[in-house]
This record gives sequence, structure tokens and C-alpha cells, in this order.
Amino acid sequence: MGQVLEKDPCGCGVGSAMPLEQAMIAASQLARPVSGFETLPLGKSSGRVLAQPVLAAGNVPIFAASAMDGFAIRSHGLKEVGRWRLAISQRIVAGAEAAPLLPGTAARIFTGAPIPMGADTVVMQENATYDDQTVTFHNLPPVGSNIRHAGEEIAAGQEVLAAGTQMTARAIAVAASAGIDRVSVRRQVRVALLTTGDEVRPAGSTLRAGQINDVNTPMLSALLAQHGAQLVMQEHVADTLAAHMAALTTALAHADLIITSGGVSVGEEDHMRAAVQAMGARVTVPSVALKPVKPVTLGHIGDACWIGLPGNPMSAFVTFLLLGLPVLAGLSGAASQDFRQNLRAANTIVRSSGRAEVRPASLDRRSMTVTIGGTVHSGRMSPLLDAGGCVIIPADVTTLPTGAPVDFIPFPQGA
Ligand SMILES: Nc1nc2c(c(=O)[nH]1)N[C@H]1C(S)=C(S)[C@@H](COP(=O)(O)OP(=O)(O)OC[C@H]3O[C@@H](n4cnc5c(N)ncnc54)[C@H](O)[C@@H]3O)O[C@H]1N2
Ligand code: MOO
Repeated sequence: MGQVLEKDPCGCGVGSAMPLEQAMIAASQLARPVSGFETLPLGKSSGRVLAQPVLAAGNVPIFAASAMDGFAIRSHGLKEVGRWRLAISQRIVAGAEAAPLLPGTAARIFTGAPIPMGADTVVMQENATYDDQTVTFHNLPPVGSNIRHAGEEIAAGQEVLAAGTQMTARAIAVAASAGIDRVSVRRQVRVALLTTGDEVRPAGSTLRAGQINDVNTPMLSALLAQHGAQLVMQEHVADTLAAHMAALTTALAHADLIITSGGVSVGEEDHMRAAVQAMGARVTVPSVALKPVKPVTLGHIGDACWIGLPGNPMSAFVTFLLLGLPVLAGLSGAASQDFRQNLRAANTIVRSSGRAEVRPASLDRRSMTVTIGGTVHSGRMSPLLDAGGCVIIPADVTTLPTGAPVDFIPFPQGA
């Protein structure tokens, strides 16, 4: 499947660059889900991926219950005899048991309380005049009104969450309503994060001339944690082939996914390509025809997936969102989602064509249009701070007029 990693003839990475669309499909198909499951308390399952479907332990609602504060009656016979003034025969609060409704009477009832046997309708108290003994109705709602019927939302035994569902607060709520307290999930994806570049030092270090702060390690660690991955190894690798190979060998022993930052370009100090090649890497995406992020590489080293991110932080960030997340989703067993929204441009963009281009963009929710920013420097993160996402401008587009359709990719929560 994979191809041997080679420098392309021009040495610039463009010759073998894959169109973005194709690279995104390849990324989503790169990995098989990790094997290994665990059972978790429902409340601790947020972000995890279900290994098995969740079946409802009981009906939802569990019993027929009142949806309003009011009076439970048997509306049917009442209409026939035309009597709208009834004795109140019992008072039913939420959590209580109801006795069968005495014929020709009303039960005082509250929201969430069980409907007494024999009653078929609840009249809201706003439509009644009442004291402790009797109630008079001003008008009657249709038969069956204001009753939540047993099992009308979910039937006992029904599948409420499919295997592969990534647990959210909403999924947890539905499972809890169906009486579930534990779920079977796949184990977390184990990730090794290797950063390269002898000039790169941990942020906060005293920097010598030529040294810079490490942006990618904290940024990628945050993105991985936000997406449910387990960081099992994090190492800053020296710029030698031997150090790269040693780090990759350790990573292989521990990780399902190896993410490397930097060293994938063509310079003499870029050892990542040579190192993975020496380790027999199978490359699926050699580079991507996208500005920035061209040199990103996807493939396998041994049994592990490998994402070779460019060192430039903005490129590494965008690449992780576009191609890294689909790989992570594949490994975690989650259904891959396409977050792209087809919206309209709020401004006109004129540019020289050639490569597809990522630009920061902001969404106006009222008009559902996106304001597209200027070309960004692949090393600068600040222009992304206020952007809600990015757009991809196709390779052949030189003028994107206001109102033209654009693909907007919102940055995920926390990204
Ligand atoms: N002759 C060519 N040179 C370059 C090409 C090319 O096609 N031909 N491509 C350029 C592009 S585009 C990119 S992107 C970079 C990718 O290079 P690498 O992936 O090998 O990354 P590095 O050279 O290691 O770093 C690039 C840049 O980013 C800085 N960096 C690296 N790691 C970090 C980090 N953890 N935190 C902050 N900044 C980091 C590094 O200092 C460099 O400035 O290659 C171009 N060159
Ligand atoms: O491909 Mo690079 O990521 O433009 O800076």
C-alpha cells in the first residue's frame, strides 16, 4: 500500500504532493481502531469511544407521567355527561405511587408524578378553578394531553448509542436516562510526540543566540489531550540520524501513533525522512499540495501510524487539524467527521493560484458568512488567535468574490 519515501526530483516536495482532498481521505483510512477495551463509569466516559453499543436498560420514560402541574381525569366519559366540576379524590406528587382513579373524580397531580390507572388526560391548573376538595375546568384539552407515555422516547432494550460513538455530555445524558451506569470503551490511543530542531528549547529557558521557544510540544500536547489521546512519550530529539532512529525505536515500543514535529523538509539537518526511511516506513501521503503545510507526511513505521508534521507551528497546527485528527479518530474507533461547512465569503480575495491555500477566517453566525484573512506566515500563530476557523481556497481559484461559496473549517473547542 505504502510507498518508499524518496525526495522528489525537484527536491521541493511538490512533485509528489497529494491534493488535500485525497490526503484527507487517506488520513481517515490510515488506521485501524486499537484493540483493547475497558469498562468505565458513565460519568468518566467523556471523549471516549464506545466499544459496544449501549442498550436501554428500561423504558424512557419509565412510567406514564404528568408533564404539567394540574389534574388527572378520565376525559372520555366526562365529556359525554358534560360534568366539568369534579371531586378531588387523591393528591399525587412526583416520586409517589398513584391509586387507581375513582370514577367521576379528578386527581390533583404534579409534574413528573405517575398517572393513576384509569386517567387519560391531564388538565393544566391554569385552566381550572380549584380548592382542596373540588375542581372546575374552564375548558378541556384533547384526550391524552400532558401525559408522557412509558417508552415513548426509548423502548427497553433499544440501541441508544452505537459502537463507535464518541461520548459527549449529550450521549452521557441519554445513556443515564436509559438506566446505564457503566460503558465499554476502547482504550485510549497511545501517542509518542517527538519534537526536533537543535534550536528549539522549552519555553521559559534562557535562550542562546539562534535558539527559539518550543511552540509545538505544548500546542500538540494540548490538542492530543483535548482529543482523548494518551501521551505516553514526549521527547526532544537531537538533530542527528542516530538520535532520531533511537527515539523512533523507543516510540515504536510504546505508541499506536508517532507524531514528529520538524525535520521533514529537504535540508541537510532534516533527518526525519532519512530516519523513517531507514526504519522501513511505508508512506501513504508523501506531502500535500497546500499552502502552508506542504511537507506533512503520513504513513506507518512498523505497526504504528506516523504523522510527520512540519516544524513551523502554524503549519503543524493546521496539519494536525486537517490530517492528524482523522488519523486519531481512525485509531480510536470513532466515526470520522467532516467538519467542513459550505458557507459564503463575506469579502473578496484576490491571489495568485497554484496551490490550495489555508487562510484564517471568522464566522458571522447571523449572516452565516465568513470573513477571510490574508495569507499567513507558516511560523506565526497570532493571526489564528481571533479566527474561529480556517478556509481552504482551491488551487485554481485566483479571485474569490464576495458571496462565493467557501469551505469553512471551525477550530474545535479548545483548539
Ligand atoms: N529548500 C527548501 N526549504 C524548505 C522547504 C522546501 O520545500 N525547500 N519547505 C519549507 C517549508 S514550507 C517548511 S514547513 C519547512 C518544514 O521544515 P521541517 O518540517 O523540516 O521543519 P524544521 O526545518 O525543523 O522547522 C521549520 C521551522 O519551524 C521552526 N520550528 C521547528 N520546530 C519548532 C517548535 N517545536 N516550536 C517552534 N518552532 C519550531 C524551526 O525553527 C524552523 O524555523 O521547511 C521549509 N524549508
Ligand atoms: O509547508 Mo510550510 O508548512 O509552508 O511552512
